[in-house]
Amino acid sequence: MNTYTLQIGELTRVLPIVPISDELSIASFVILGDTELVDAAAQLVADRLPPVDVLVTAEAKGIPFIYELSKKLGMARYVVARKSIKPYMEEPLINKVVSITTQKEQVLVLDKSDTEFIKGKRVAVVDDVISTGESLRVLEELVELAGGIVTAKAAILAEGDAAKRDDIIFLEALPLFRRNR
Ligand SMILES: O=P(O)(O)OC[C@H]1O[C@H](OP(=O)(O)OP(=O)(O)O)[C@H](O)[C@@H]1O
Ligand SMILES: Nc1ncnc2[nH]cnc12
Repeated sequence: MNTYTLQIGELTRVLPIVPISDELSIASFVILGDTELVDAAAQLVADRLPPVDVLVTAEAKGIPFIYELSKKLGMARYVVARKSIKPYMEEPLINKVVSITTQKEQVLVLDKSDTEFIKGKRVAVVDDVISTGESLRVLEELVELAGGIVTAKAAILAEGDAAKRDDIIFLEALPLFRRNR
């Protein structure tokens, strides 16, 4: 299997390169379960973030990262936009997104208690990877709809053209791989 070797701080990870379409492969970066990497990356991102009041991410792979980041920053609470509307949600705030890996429309949803928590606050929108930037854009829109002020955008990795962006904080660039057919 083709692999891509990634270095984050002192840690090295060998990522499998997997096809996601006829034209494109990605180096699969799945932080779920990798406590050591999440811990190290959260500290490095925490060191670079400007002062904010609230952290917001999207489920699923953003969750371990935001949890650890909130602990590093001494924040007692964080906000997760869900990818489906749950029956226990009150007045859900909904936006739609297509990410590079999912390739079909998904919803991102904030519960009322989260929108109330965000209102009027400085928000950092965070994720594990920013690729097309669609997930980030839709999260930003949700935060703004909730009355929050997006003050920072941060991820562990910026993939493909996202690494050229100067409006996001990230630790490392991750290439995309064109498939030879
Ligand atoms: O910049 P984009 O092209 O939007 O891609 C980045 C998004 O894709 C991944 O999530 P994914 O859709 O794989 O969902 P998951 O975290 O639920 O696995 C990743 O966690 C980001 O949220
Ligand atoms: N390289 C990658 N690995 C896993 N999920 C991703 N989402 C966007 N890019 C990704």
